[in-house]
Amino acid sequence: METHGSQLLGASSYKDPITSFPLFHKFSVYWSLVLKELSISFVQPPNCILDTSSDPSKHGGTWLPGSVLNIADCCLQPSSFPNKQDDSVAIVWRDEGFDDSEVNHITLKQLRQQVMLVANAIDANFSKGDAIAIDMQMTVNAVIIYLAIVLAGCVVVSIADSFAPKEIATRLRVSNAKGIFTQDFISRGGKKFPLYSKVIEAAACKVIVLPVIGNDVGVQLREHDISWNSFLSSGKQHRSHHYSPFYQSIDSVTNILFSSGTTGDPKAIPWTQLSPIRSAADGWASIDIQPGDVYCWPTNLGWVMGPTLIYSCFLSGATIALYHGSPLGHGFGKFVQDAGVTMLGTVPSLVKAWKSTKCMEGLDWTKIKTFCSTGETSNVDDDLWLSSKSYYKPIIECCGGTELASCYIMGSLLQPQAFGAFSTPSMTAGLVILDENGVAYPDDVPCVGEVGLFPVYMGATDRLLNADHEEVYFKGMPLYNGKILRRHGDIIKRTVGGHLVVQGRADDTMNLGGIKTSSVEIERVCDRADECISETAAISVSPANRGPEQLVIFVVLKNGYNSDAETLKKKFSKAIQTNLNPLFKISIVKIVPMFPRTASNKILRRVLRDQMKHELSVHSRL
Ligand SMILES: Nc1ncnc2c1ncn2[C@@H]1O[C@H](COP(=O)(O)OP(=O)(O)OP(=O)(O)O)[C@@H](O)[C@H]1O
Repeated sequence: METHGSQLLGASSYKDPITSFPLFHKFSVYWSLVLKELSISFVQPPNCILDTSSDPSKHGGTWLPGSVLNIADCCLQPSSFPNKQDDSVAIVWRDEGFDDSEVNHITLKQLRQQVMLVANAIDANFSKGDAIAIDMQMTVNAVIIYLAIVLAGCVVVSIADSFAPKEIATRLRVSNAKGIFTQDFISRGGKKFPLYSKVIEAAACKVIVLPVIGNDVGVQLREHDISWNSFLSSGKQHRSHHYSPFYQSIDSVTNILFSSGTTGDPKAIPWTQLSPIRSAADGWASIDIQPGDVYCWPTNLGWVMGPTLIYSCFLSGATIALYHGSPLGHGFGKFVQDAGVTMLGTVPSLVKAWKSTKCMEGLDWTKIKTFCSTGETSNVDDDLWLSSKSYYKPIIECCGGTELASCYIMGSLLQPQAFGAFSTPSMTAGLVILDENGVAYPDDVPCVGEVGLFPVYMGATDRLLNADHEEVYFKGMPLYNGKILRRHGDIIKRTVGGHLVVQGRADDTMNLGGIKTSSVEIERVCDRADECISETAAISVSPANRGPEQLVIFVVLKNGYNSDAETLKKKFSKAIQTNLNPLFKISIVKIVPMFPRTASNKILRRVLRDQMKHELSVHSRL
């Protein structure tokens, strides 16, 4: 805004980046500026930024039509703006258990050479366009393999390393993967867990196996599987170490990701070359990722944050920080300190664990300029603790979707922030909050309802591999300004001050005594009702013999604390009555050791609901 604001918005309208933020948000030539801010180079430039007329079946429009590039190549080439040179540090990392050793690093040039070597080996073993899976920890080698697959014109199939064989098999089948990269073992929290043996239960295709530690694979391989070293040798046989990137049109698929499946079956989501540009642009605009930053976000390539982290760093010129191990202990925190992390991303369950185990005590995290949080609604007390670790630096809350390749709502460093809340739709994203009849509330009133996204959305999917895209995201949605809105399924609240708060999924909404409410709203109040509570999950069930929905609260107690359901029921009732609504009556409180969660750690309220329905129906038959 400082560079272009007065020219683009007019000298009389533009004031400064903070005052003019809302005006700039409405402004429409954003993308042509961002393409210059990120290190994106086309071998064939786009005919225009957005074409909304040639293909009316695409509600989201056709973006950057006619352009040709290789997005991995954009990550790997040096550039003067943003400033990333061959000797810039691309990745810093440390293996768990080596907490007192120097942090390792690799420069951009070394990274490019490694990626080219692997791309040559991919050419020797696969064909252009093949889908190739990665099921391993997010290590330096995983990042190299990811970029090499994309550089070589193949498609990455991202599978999180925590999945069971059945889940791996489904993902390989849906994507028709021709091979899979994995590790012999996973090392986490000082323990070794088998990974290759899980993968071969699921995969008939060729498996390329990396050793978790050292040079040699620690398991016996099947005949058609190969070790990482043998695989690399097939790349070394290539005459030169150089590799010519495979340039493709902007809408070519480079990655197949899967949503976490909190509300239904995981969806197989294709990422084109637009998706990385979108996700990197959000990080650049809202988190202010720049050359010189060291960005750490413990995650996996199987979650949208994995590829997002890669592209956010390499397209903005920042350094990725990777810890090869568990993010739950002191070792991770020491890495954050020693690597000089300037941006630390988290999910709420991680912060809760760090705070309750006190494992980060004694560390210096003060190089951190910005924290980020995503995945689930964060807890304001935990956020306060996190922020205090670096002189109360802001926490940028990010909420999006794998299929949007972005966050549709975010925090911004140019606006006042509040814990657990969002201050703006992300740049160029537009939304309305719908009332029960699907009518949009005006933009400036406090309200709660399901969000409807403006359909023209740079980087959002226009297809799914295992479901009908039109049906999932558009069917049954209302029109707004003559265009059908895009479904996202979240319930959001606009507060009096204009901040946005996510109140969970529309599927988790309950009707208590005729009043619609969300699980998250009730959990916020119950979480604070007593010291012994670690977390709560609220659901409602309709009794088998009909009648009003019954409110059930599941509780996980903090380690070392004791309580009973009756006492907690009284405390919750009082807290709900004073803070929320005296008409909400709790039917059942259940103390459980832990909650069912998706592999990415989101609470599966639908599973709790099914369990409770089952229990109640057994009771009613008795
Ligand atoms: N910061 C956040 N605060 C609150 N909720 C969040 C936040 N970040 C993500 N979420 C939730 O996660 C959802 C996106 O997750 P993801 O793309 O994995 O899909 P999913 O909803 O888990 O899976 P499925 O669509 O298969 O049910 C968001 O729509 C929102 O409900």
